[in-house]
Order: sequence, then C-alpha cells, then structure tokens
Amino acid sequence: MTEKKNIAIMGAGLVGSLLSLYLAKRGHKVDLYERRPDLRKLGAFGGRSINLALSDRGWRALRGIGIEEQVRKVAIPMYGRMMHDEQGNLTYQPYGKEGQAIYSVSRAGLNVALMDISEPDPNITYHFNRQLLNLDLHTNEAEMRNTETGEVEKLQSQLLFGADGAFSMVRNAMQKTDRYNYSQSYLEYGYKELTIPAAEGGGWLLEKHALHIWPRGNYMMIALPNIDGSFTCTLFFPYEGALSFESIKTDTELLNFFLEAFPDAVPLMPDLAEDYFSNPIGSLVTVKCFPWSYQDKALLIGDACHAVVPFYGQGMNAGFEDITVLDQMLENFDGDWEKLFKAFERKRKPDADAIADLAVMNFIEMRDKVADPRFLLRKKIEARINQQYPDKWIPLYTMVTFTDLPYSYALETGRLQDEIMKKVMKHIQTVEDFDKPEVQQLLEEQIIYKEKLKKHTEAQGRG
Ligand SMILES: Cc1cc2nc3c(=O)[nH]c(=O)nc-3n(C[C@H](O)[C@H](O)[C@H](O)COP(=O)(O)OP(=O)(O)OC[C@H]3O[C@@H](n4cnc5c(N)ncnc54)[C@H](O)[C@@H]3O)c2cc1C
Ligand SMILES: NC(=O)C1=CN([C@@H]2O[C@H](COP(=O)(O)OP(=O)(O)OC[C@H]3O[C@@H](n4cnc5c(N)ncnc54)[C@H](OP(=O)(O)O)[C@@H]3O)[C@@H](O)[C@H]2O)C=CC1
Ligand SMILES: Nc1ccccc1C(=O)C[C@H](N)C(=O)O
Repeated sequence: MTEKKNIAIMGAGLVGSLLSLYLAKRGHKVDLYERRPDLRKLGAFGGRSINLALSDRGWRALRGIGIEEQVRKVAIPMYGRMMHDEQGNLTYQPYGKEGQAIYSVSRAGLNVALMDISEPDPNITYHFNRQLLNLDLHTNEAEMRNTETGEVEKLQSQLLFGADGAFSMVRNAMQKTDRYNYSQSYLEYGYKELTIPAAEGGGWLLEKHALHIWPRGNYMMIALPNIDGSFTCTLFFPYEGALSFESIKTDTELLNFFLEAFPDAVPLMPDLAEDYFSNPIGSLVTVKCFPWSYQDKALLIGDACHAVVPFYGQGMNAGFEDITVLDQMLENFDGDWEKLFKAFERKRKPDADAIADLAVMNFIEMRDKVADPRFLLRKKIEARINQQYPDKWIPLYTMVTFTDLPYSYALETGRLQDEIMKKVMKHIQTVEDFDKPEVQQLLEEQIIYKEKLKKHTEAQGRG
C-alpha cells in the first residue's frame, strides 16, 4: 500500500475541484486553496451566466467519480452548428452521427456541483480567499495571502498540484528553475460576452439544441444555450483595426455595426449596449511549457500547463482528461511520485500541444469556412466516407470530440485525411457525385494508402 499524503491543490476551479475527488478516493488528505470567494455564497454566481461545451473526454472524467448523471440533468445537448448569414438565413451542420452532441453547461454551476460533491468528503477541505503569492519548490513552502484580511501565511505540504489556471503562480515558480521551457502566444483577437435573454414567459429565442455561429470571415459571434432560456453570446473580434474593439466607441457605432453584421441577433439583444460597454474584453492565449513537474513535489495540471484558445471547446475537457490519465497511472502506482509525474507529463505533453494547434485551426474553420457551401458539402462527403469505412475513417472533429483517441493521433490522422479529402473533392460538385465509380475508386486507393502509412508509422513507433 502506498503512503497517504497531505496534498495541497492550488486553485479550486474546474480541474482542481475534480482532482480533489480523485485523490481523496485514494485516501489522500487534500486541501484546496482558492483565491476567489466561495462561488456558492455569491448568489446566482455574480449574476452572469457563462457556459462551456462539455464533450466525451469531460464526461468520462465525471463518470469516473459518479457525477455524470447529476450534470447531465442540467446540460443542454447541441447536436450541430447553426450558421447565421448576413441576411439572417440559417444553415445547419451536424457535429457527428445522429445522437452525438456537445453539451452546454454552466461554468459556475459545474464548479459548484464539483464543490458540493467533494466538500462533504472528510479528506477534502476547501480554503477560499487564499491566493498563492510565492512557492519555494525545494521545500514546497507556499506563501498564501488571505484576500479578506490581507494577512500572509506560510503553508507546508508534502505534494502540491498547480490547478491555478492559465496565469498559474505554480508554473511561475517552475519558470524560475533551470532550463525551463515556456512560451505564451496571444491572438490579435479578444472576446466579449453578451446575452440573449429568455423569451417572455420562458423558453429560448433561438434553436436551443445547436451552437449558433455568425461567421464573418475575420471575426465571429457564437451563442450557447443556458437552462434558464437565455443564450450566452461571445463576440471574437480584433483588438485593433477598421472593425475592432478599438474602433467601436459609442452606442450608435455599436448598433450600426451589429445591424450590419448580425441583423437577426439585434432584436434579441435588448441589453446589447449595456453588456458591450460594461463587460470586459478577455484575451486569448496559448501557453506551452515543459516540464510540468518539479521532482516529487509539484505537478501542474489543466490550464496551468496547457492553456489553449477556446475554439474547439476542449480546454476544460483536456484538463478533465489529464485527471483520467493521472488516475489510470495511479492504479499501478509504486509509490515513486517523481516517476509518476515524469511519466504523466511525457504522456500528456504531445496531446496538449496537439489540442493547442487544433484549437487555433478551429477558429479559422468557425469564423470563415463554415460560411462556404463547399466546406459544408465536404463535411457531408466526409460523413459518407465514415459510413462506408467506419473503422478506417473517423472525421477529425469526431476523433477530438467524441472519442478518447489521443489528440496527437487525431491531429496527425486529420492532416492525412485532409490531403485525401482535397483530392476527392476535386471530383465532387454534389453529394450524389460521391457514388460515381471514379470517386469510389480514388477513395479506395487512398484508404489503402492511408492504412499502409498507418501500419508503417505504428511499426516505427514500436521499433
Ligand atoms: C471564452 C472561453 C470559453 C471556453 N469554452 C470552453 C468550452 O466550451 N469547453 C471547454 O472544455 N473549455 C472551454 N474553455 C476553457 C476552460 O475555461 C478552461 O480550460 C478551464 O476553465 C480550465 O480549468 P482549470 O481548473 O485548469 O483552470 P481555471 O478554471 O482557471 O481554475 C483555476 C482556479 O485557480 C484559481 N487561482 C488562480 N490563481 C490562483 C492563485 N495564485 N492562488 C489560488 N488560486 C488561484 C482561480 O481563481 C480559479 O478558480 C473556455 C475558455 C474561455 C476563456
Ligand atoms: N486560453 C485562453 O485564451 C484563456 C483561458 N482562460 C481560462 O478560462 C478560465 C477562467 O476564465 P476566467 O474566470 O474568465 O478567468 P479570468 O479572465 O478572470 O482570469 C483569472 C485571473 O487571471 C489573471 N489574468 C487575466 N488575464 C491575464 C493576463 N492577460 N495576464 C496575466 N494575468 C491575467 C487576472 O488576475 P488579476 O486580476 O490579479 O490580474 C484574473 O483575475 C481560466 O481557466 C483560464 O485559465 C481565460 C482567459 C483566456
Ligand atoms: N465552446 C466554444 C467556445 C468558444 C468557441 C468555440 C466553442 C465550441 O465549442 C465550438 C464547437 N466545438 C464547434 O466547433 O462548433
């Protein structure tokens, strides 16, 4: 039996709260330190409703701790994308096969559910209003500020997890160690959250089982449904330039821009100007770093070691998958934490890098390509290929969203499939063209080639 540890988790966000349950399940004593106040005492979570898309990787981690069904009750399935053009015309693209969906959940609601389920565990203690200021990695001595009193306290733990998000202080401490690799890259875009309220008397003003997109080439707005009937909209917009956060300064400029760009949304957004001018602009950053651990003392997890831009809706899902992977490794654990941390970071780093790249690629798909009929035709053709070769061809979006195939495998296979799709699409003008003998023959050849390449790569990997 391995020794039970006193573990400190910095950050009681989505990943920290879920991680506490997995560690306590194995008998460890867990203390969580969160710089914000207890969300549950803020009443309606500060008034704003911000949601996230939860998909298979996230569900798997919730299932592992027995909380899947509870979350499903308040999750809204979104079966596809609903595109809105400049005239208000709608086009629909399913995410996967019938029944496959990504689920809109309230960020605060999920965090609260995780806290509510973990707090009664005698091995788990939450400490709110405690901000990590400094960490000495050699001793694991942390300097914590009580944000209510301003007092600074010292804290000692045997093991420490950094689940403190994209701007992690635990990572900050690691960055000061020898030969530490770190990069951060900001997009020239920011985001602003806006609202479409519920219909009078209740209900949703747009189709509730879809993720809505207003793709406009250089920028876009999206909307995800909430259970109270409202939608949270997010405008992804350049910081600077002719049409940008910088260029829109007055209510009139804002309304004129929205009437031109999103005319069908304007009548649904009575608080547009108030939301727009009072809500902050969020920045969009990719953070890559390595290693993720320090000796047998500390490990980063979630956004703290791999913050990705939100366009694939995978940031939290990837963080939750970190926990599933770590838990699998703990199953055969021999008590050597340093070895475990090293194995974990080696396994997850290529996948974290892959989802970071995929997320940037999906921004271009969402803001631009989805408005192109050729792109939508291509998606239909890919669905037909998947039907015809179910075990040889899985669309990239499906691999990322509806399977637990490693993100790095999905990225690599997706690139190969993209090459093949380009060749196939040269022969296709309508869905019916898919059945033409020349298309079928080309596809057959390409699938054989792809399978050979896969076997070759696998053999190399083994060698
Ligand atoms: C606009 C937007 C949309 C997104 N949409 C999706 C989506 O649809 N699907 C998806 O899977 N992901 C999405 N994400 C990503 C997702 O929000 C993150 O991946 C996820 O929140 C990461 O969880 P985490 O617990 O690692 O970090 P966080 O949720 O940031 O939690 C970190 C916690 O640590 C606390 N903390 C920070 N510093 C300190 C400190 N010094 N001391 C103590 N505590 C500290 C913070 O207060 C916070 O509570 C989106 C992100 C953005 C910005
Ligand atoms: N990958 C991405 O592009 C982004 C990811 N996220 C992730 O979303 C989750 C929650 O988002 P949310 O609650 O809105 O988080 P916030 O945007 O509120 O960020 C939390 C805190 O981080 C600090 N912070 C914010 N932006 C920066 C910055 N550019 N540089 C340094 N510090 C910054 C701020 O602290 P202070 O006030 O003390 O300065 C802020 O209060 C987090 O996981 C975060 O990791 C959030 C934004 C972008
Ligand atoms: N949750 C998000 C937040 C911001 C931007 C995109 C999403 C998505 O989920 C996009 C979805 N995966 C899509 O490809 O249509």
